[in-house]
Parts: sequence; structure tokens; C-alpha cells
Amino acid sequence: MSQIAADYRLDGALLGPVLAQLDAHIDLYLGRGLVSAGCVTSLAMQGDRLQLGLSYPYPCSGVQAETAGQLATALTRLPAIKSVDCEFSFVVPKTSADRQGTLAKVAHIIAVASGKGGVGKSTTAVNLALALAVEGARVGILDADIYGPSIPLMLGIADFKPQSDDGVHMNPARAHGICAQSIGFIINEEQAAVWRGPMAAGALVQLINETAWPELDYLVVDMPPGTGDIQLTLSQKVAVSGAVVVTTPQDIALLDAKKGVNLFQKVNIPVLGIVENMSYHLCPACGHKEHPFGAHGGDKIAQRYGVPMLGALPLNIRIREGMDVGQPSVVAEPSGELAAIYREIARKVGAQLALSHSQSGVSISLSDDE
Ligand SMILES: Nc1ncnc2c1ncn2[C@@H]1O[C@H](COP(=O)(O)OP(=O)(O)OP(=O)(O)O)[C@@H](O)[C@H]1O
Repeated sequence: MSQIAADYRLDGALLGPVLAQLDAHIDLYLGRGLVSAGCVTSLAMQGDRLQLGLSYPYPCSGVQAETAGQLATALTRLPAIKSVDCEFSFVVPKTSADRQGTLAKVAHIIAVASGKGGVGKSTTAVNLALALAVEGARVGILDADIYGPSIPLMLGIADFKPQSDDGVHMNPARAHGICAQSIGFIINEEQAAVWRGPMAAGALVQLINETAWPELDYLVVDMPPGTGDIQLTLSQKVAVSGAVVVTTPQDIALLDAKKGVNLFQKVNIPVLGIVENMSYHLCPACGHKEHPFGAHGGDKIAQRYGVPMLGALPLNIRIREGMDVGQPSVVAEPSGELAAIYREIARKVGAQLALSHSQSGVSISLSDDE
């Protein structure tokens, strides 16, 4: 899966056992051993230290320390190895999409969609974008939610007015390490409310194309709520690489989420998974977990449609309060449990995207330097 040529400089007697140990380490997000997943890009010995280069097709800085520890434990069982230096890198998988103009610098476009409004789609899109960035990717977000563009407020950039250097393309805003563009920077809600399907889709495609996006690994698009023509046209016109469907556990929201999954599957856009928002409530007094809207709805959809369940967020006042003041959970409490859930979702999204766009395996060069 890696697009880097591997460079293995170990003698034959050591190479086999080292590769065996590395392949016995199953990457949780790719579901394969590190060698078969193409993550092992370099191996060399310096004295009794193994220098190990790992290249991941998804951003994963949050689990690198743990992975390095586990690999060191496994590899130092081999008598020749006393310690291991791990070097991690992230190389975004190539895409087959032929994007033109300002989107040519964007590797992958991730649509965040929901069957109905108010389920927390924008909240999820913003935190997912920030979590991908914290995990090590270059990220942008496009607020395409014409009926309620909330991302400027959520990122604390409500007063931003896009400027242009070349008189043609608008520069996106920057906030919390990601860049952002919103339909809300350009038009007001009354104007948007009267747009019908084709007009809205056309305006959104124009907005996305007329933004001077920098080099990005992922552009997260907060889609308008619903699963109709606007969503379909937009997804196809900008060659969406994969979709995340957000739902709440109520039956009505789940029914709409199914429509969302169906829509993307029908047009061959990989559904990267389901996020169940407001999934459970933790009693702040006693820590008791309750499911006021029913349990496991997202799981059932995921199983039925053969798509991953990416994660479940609690109904938690801190999520809303952070959003209201431009401090989403991932940046407000970076080491908190909510940030941890979003970061886990981000790693899964990146890995699913890599799996669904996986290229041919790694090419290996071997030499007996040691
Ligand atoms: N898990 C959560 N716990 C508490 N509040 C939440 C949670 N998720 C979202 N909210 C709050 O619910 C409200 C709706 O969220 P959001 O705007 O993200 O929904 P949406 O699906 O994008 O809505 P729309 O489609 O109407 O724009 C916001 O006030 C948000 O802060």
C-alpha cells in the first residue's frame, strides 16, 4: 500500500526474523501485518540498534509512541537486536481522481453527510478535520451547508472576509491549524434559503473551485443536510474520495442515514463509515452510561451495509459549549476523552480511505550491508 520503495539493509539471517516480527504486528486500522500493509520502508542495523522506517498511508501520530513500544518489545526478543529506533512518516495515498484547477493540490475530498439536519454533522466535520490535522495531515474544511453554515462560528472566524491575491481565487481562512472556506463568508442565510437543487449545487462547486486551496492531504466537506440532488451533484462534480455518514440513534435519523449510505454506494463513492453522534449520555454525577435514544443503531446500519462503524460520541454539553465559542473539543481539550474519540475516528477515516484507494504493493530493494 505504501508508495515508497522499501530499502532493507539487513543480512539474510536477520532479515527473515525481523520481517516476521513486523508482520506479526497487525495494524488495527489497516487490519494487516505491517509488512503486508507495505508500511515497512527501511531497515538497517547500527551496532546492535535496529533502525526501522515506517510509512503509514493514514495520519496516526496519536498511536506512534505505543506502536514503537510494542515493536521494540517484540524485536528485542531477537538476540542480535538490543534496541530499536522507529521513524514514522505519513504519505497520503495517491488518488485516481483527475482534479483540475485549484483542487489539483487536494489529494482527497471527504464528504461528511447526514440524512437529516441537526444530528451534529457540522460538529463532526469540524472535529474530524481538526483531528486529522492533529494526527499529522494537512487539512482544509469546506462548509457547504447552505441552509445553516455554522463552521465560521465553530472555528471562531465568523468575521472573516475572503480576500484574493489574483482577483480570481479567494484565499481560505486559517484557524486552529486548518484552512477553511464557507458559503457563510459569502452569502447570508436568506439568500441561500431560496436556492433550489441545481442552483445550490452549482454555487457550491463554484465556491470550491474558486478557492485558492493550498497543498492538502484531505479536504473535509460539510455537506448540506439530506441525501438528494445537491449532495449527489456536488459529490460527483468534485470527485469525492469517500463519505462519512453522521447519524443519531433515533429511528428516524437512522432511516435517513440508510438513505445516505445507499446514495453514496449507488454512485460508487466509498462510504468510509458511520459516526453515531449523541449516542449515549454519561451522568456527570455517577458516571452511569444511558442510551436515551436506543443503543447500537449505528452498528446495525454499519453491519447491514458492510461499512465500518467509526465511533460514537456522547451527548455532552462540553461539545456544544466549545462549538459556540469557536473552540471545538479536539482543540479545547486536546488530551480529553472527546478529543481521543475524534482522533480515533480520524485515524479510521484515513485508513479506510487508504484501503479503498489502495495501489499496488511496495517495491523492495535488499542489500547485505551489515
Ligand atoms: N454530541 C453532542 N453533544 C451535545 N451537543 C451537540 C453534540 N453534537 C452536536 N451538538 C450541538 O447540536 C447542535 C447541532 O449540531 P450541528 O450544527 O453540528 O448539526 P448539523 O447536523 O450540522 O445541523 P444542520 O444540518 O442543521 O446544520 C449544535 O448546537 C451543536 O453544538
